[in-house]
This record gives sequence, C-alpha cells and structure tokens, in this order.
Amino acid sequence: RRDVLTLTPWLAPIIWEGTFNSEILDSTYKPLNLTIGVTAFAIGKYTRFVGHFLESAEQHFMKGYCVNYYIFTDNPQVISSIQLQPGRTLSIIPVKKYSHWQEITMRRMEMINRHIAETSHREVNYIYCLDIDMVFHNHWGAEALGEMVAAIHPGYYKVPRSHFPYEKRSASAAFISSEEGDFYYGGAVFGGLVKNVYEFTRLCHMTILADKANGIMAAWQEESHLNRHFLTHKPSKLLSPEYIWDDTKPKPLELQLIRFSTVNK
Ligand SMILES: CC(=O)N[C@H]1[C@@H](OP(=O)(O)OP(=O)(O)OC[C@H]2O[C@@H](n3ccc(=O)[nH]c3=O)[C@H](O)[C@@H]2O)O[C@H](CO)[C@H](O)[C@@H]1O
Ligand SMILES: [Mn+2]
Repeated sequence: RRDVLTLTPWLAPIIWEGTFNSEILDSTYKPLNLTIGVTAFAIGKYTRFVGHFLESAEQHFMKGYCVNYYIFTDNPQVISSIQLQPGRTLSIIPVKKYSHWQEITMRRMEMINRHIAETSHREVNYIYCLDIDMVFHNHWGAEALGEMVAAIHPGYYKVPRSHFPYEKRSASAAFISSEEGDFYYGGAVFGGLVKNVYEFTRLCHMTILADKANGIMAAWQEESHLNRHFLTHKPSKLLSPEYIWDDTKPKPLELQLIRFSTVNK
C-alpha cells in the first residue's frame, strides 16, 4: 500500500488491510499450537458490554486458534456464560471496584500484571489487553501477533505530533516533551508475548504509582503512561486504526475495513 504508512522509522510493520496474507500467516502460526489470552475489564455498569464483546470475538478474533478470555469484574454473577468454539475458554476474575473511573482504568495495569504473574503466564503465549466497550466487526488474526504490539489511536493518526494529547507537565512520569514522540497510541488495545506484557504492565503501573505519590493524574490516565513507555521501548509491531476504531467517526477512504470499534456508551 502506498496510501498509508506501513513501516515505522524503527522498522516495525504497521498492519493495514492489504499488507498481509492470512493463509501464509496461518500456515506458519497454526502449527505452533499457540494460546492467545485476552483481558478485558467489566466493572460497574460496564458489565453490560460483555455479551456483545465475547460474541463478536468468537466470530472474528483469532479464529481457529486457542483463546482464553479473562474477564475481570466486580460482579461475577451477572456475567452470563456464552457458547465458545472448541479450544476457547472463559475465566471470570473477581476484582474490587475502585470508586473513580480514572482509578478503574489505571488499575488495569496492576491487575493484569498480577494476573500474568499468578496465572496466565502458564496458560497463554500471547496476551492482548482490550477495552470492553468495543465490538469486533471483521477478521483479527495472526497478523496482529508480535513481541510487543501497540495500536495507533483513531483520533490522531493524521494529525501532527504537536496535536498529540501527551502528558505535557514535566513533573509527571508520563511527561513527553514537544520535541519527542512517534505516534499517539490508544490505551484500549495493546498486547504481545506474555512475558513482554508482564514487564510492560509492571513498568506502567510503577510510573502511575510514582505520579500518585506526587499527587499527579496524567492527562489520559494509563494511556499517557503507555505512550511514555512506548517512546523509550518501541513496540515491535503497530496496529492501524482498523484495530481500534471509533464508530462516531466517519470511515475515511484509507480505512478499507473496521475490525474492532467502540460502541456508544
Ligand atoms: C479508545 C481508547 O483508547 N480508549 C481509552 C480512553 O477512553 P475510553 O472512553 O475508551 O475509556 P473507558 O470508559 O472505555 O474505560 C476504559 C475501560 O475500563 C473499564 N471500565 C471503565 C470504567 C468503568 O466504570 N468500568 C470499567 O470496567 C472498561 O473495560 C473500559 O472499556 O482513555 C482511557 C483512559 O482514560 C483508556 O486509556 C481507554 O482505553
Ligand atoms: Mn473504551
């Protein structure tokens, strides 16, 4: 493709429709018998998104691969179990409900990190950490596997860096100066090899705690810390906004399909 950027300056591929061949990818990845983990949080009112999220994931996410869904919730009773394809499992992880939404979204880093250490490191090869207020609309397969994977935020892939909503206060551990920054990544999608996601979530949680000790809340909570982390630890693969769209935006020409997108809250 010539109409979009398909390679970063550090030579990580950016995955768009038309840049990969699923048959070839599957013939290399299927024989490895991989298990892919998915984490998603359903706390408070967000439990209502679980059904549609899982049903659409069963249709489109890593079809033909083993998948373990890990749903973190403060209300396990209301999560109804759904029919899963063979080789796919659902675990419900009870967690406490923090009272502020900022705390709920930020604490995901800590809870994912602890869950990898205690359980999922033994169960999966790759793990993808996703927002739950989203739905799969099209194929999401082996092309998205990578050592450490970030997704380009749909609101900022065509704007100059000076418009990126990075944390701009130097007192914050998520600070990015106006001379720095590559892309603006979304907090709703990241993943990779389980050991890399372990280290990633550990470091993001630490910088979040450092800010908290100084009475600072980053501009976009854990998303700001994620962006700061990826500035110095470049992701090995980037997902185009096909993988993290926002249904309230009109679909531009270069977006040949939408794979995963927000639902109205
Ligand atoms: C598209 C995108 O990049 N979205 C990011 C964005 O806003 P969003 O508006 O997408 O944040 P959000 O309200 O969807 O919260 C993120 C996630 O936290 C969970 N949740 C949140 C609140 C709650 O009461 N219960 C609950 O379970 C749930 O899994 C949700 O999907 O900024 C957030 C931080 O401010 C996160 O970085 C989101 O990932
Ligand atoms: Mn969301």
